[in-house]
Order: sequence, then structure tokens, then C-alpha cells
Amino acid sequence: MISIQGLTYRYKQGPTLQFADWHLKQQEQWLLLGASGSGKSTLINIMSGLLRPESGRVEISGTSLYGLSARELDRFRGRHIGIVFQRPHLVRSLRVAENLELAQSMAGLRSDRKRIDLLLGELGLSEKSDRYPDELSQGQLQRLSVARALVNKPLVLIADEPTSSLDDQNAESVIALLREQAAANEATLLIATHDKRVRDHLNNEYIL
Ligand SMILES: Nc1ncnc2c1ncn2[C@@H]1O[C@H](COP(=O)(O)OP(=O)(O)OP(=O)(O)O)[C@@H](O)[C@H]1O
Repeated sequence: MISIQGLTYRYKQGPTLQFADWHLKQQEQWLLLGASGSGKSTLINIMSGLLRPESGRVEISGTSLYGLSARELDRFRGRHIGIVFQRPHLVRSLRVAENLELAQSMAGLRSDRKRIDLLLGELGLSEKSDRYPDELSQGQLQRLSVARALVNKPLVLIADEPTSSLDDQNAESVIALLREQAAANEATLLIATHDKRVRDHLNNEYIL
């Protein structure tokens, strides 16, 4: 479903990174593990379509990401790849539901308020639908970024260090939320982390 082959990346004033081939099947749930500096964020960005590798391929459901034009890649990413960033990427001047509508229109999809209301309900944010991001707590913002990642029913849900700034209880609940939501949306889940607390929860590991 998602696979990488022969990937390398070279930073101009930095190291050349090589990544072993990897194949993730539909609906599998994986951890990407590695010490600080081992290349997790680099690999996540390449697999998310955000960073063109020096060589190699990333294939998602038969589409070679870096064979697409920039415009096609933007569309594909918006439509099929849900990314939960370490810090939520939200538009502060738009309300919660409007942020999700924006994610739909950026992927070239029609506004689907039913989908938005369903997700906000599942993530305990129904009452915040007309609020602005600045009016939300950290935990609520994190749930909103999960909603944003899932709103277009992506094939893949990718999270980069989703628990690094959280206490034990919140870390547990974010992992549970990602797992449940990936399963409910039939998405493949990939979590990059160096957080040992996450390790017990998923049994597929790719180690850098
Ligand atoms: N813009 C850059 N220019 C040069 N080198 C870079 C750049 N970004 C990252 N690197 C180097 O590339 C390597 C991999 O970095 P990356 O951020 O992918 O690691 P990571 O595993 O995500 O680390 P962490 O867990 O600390 O976030 C590191 O040695 C880093 O110093």
C-alpha cells in the first residue's frame, strides 16, 4: 500500500541518509523508531510528499509520489495523506470547522459538513466547531490536528512525534486516538517517535 525503495537524501551542509526498503500494508500500524538525529523527520517528510529524495521511490497505492507534477502532488497529498504535525498547522483566523473545510477544498473536494461534524463529534470537539484555534486548549488543538489529518479519509495517517510534549496520560490518549481513528478510517498508521512510552502500543517497528 505504501512502500519505499532505494531512498536516499543528502543535506547540503549535512549528512547523506539512506533508508532501508519498507512496505506497509493497508491498515497496518507502524512505529518509526530511531535515536535523535537518525533521520526520522527526514523520512516522514519524504514519505509525506514534502521533501523530494535524492534517489529512490515512494509509492502509495500504486502512485509514485515523486513522479507527479508539483500540482498533482499537492492534490494527492491533500486527498490521500493525513499528516499530524508536532505543532498543529491551522489557520488562526478561521474557525475550527472552517479549518476543516479549508483542508477539504485544498484537496479539491467539495465541502462536506456531515463528515466534519462527525469527526468533531468523535474527537470531543462538537462544541468548539465555531471557535477559533486560539480559544482551544493544547489537548483540543492536538485533537483538531488529528481531525484535520483525517477529514479527507486519507489512505495513510502519518504522525511525527505526537507525544513528545505530553505527560503520560495525554500521551496514552493520543496514541489510542490515532490507533482508533486510523482503524475507523481504514488508514495505514505510521508514528515516528523516540518516546519509549509509545513502543508498547504498536508491534510493527521500522528502526533507523
Ligand atoms: N536542514 C538541514 N541541513 C543539514 N543537516 C540537517 C538538516 N536537517 C536535518 N539535518 C541532519 O540530518 C540528520 C537527520 O535529521 P532528522 O531531523 O531527520 O532526525 P530525527 O531522527 O527526526 O531527529 P529528532 O528525533 O531529534 O527530531 C541529523 O544529523 C540532522 O542534523
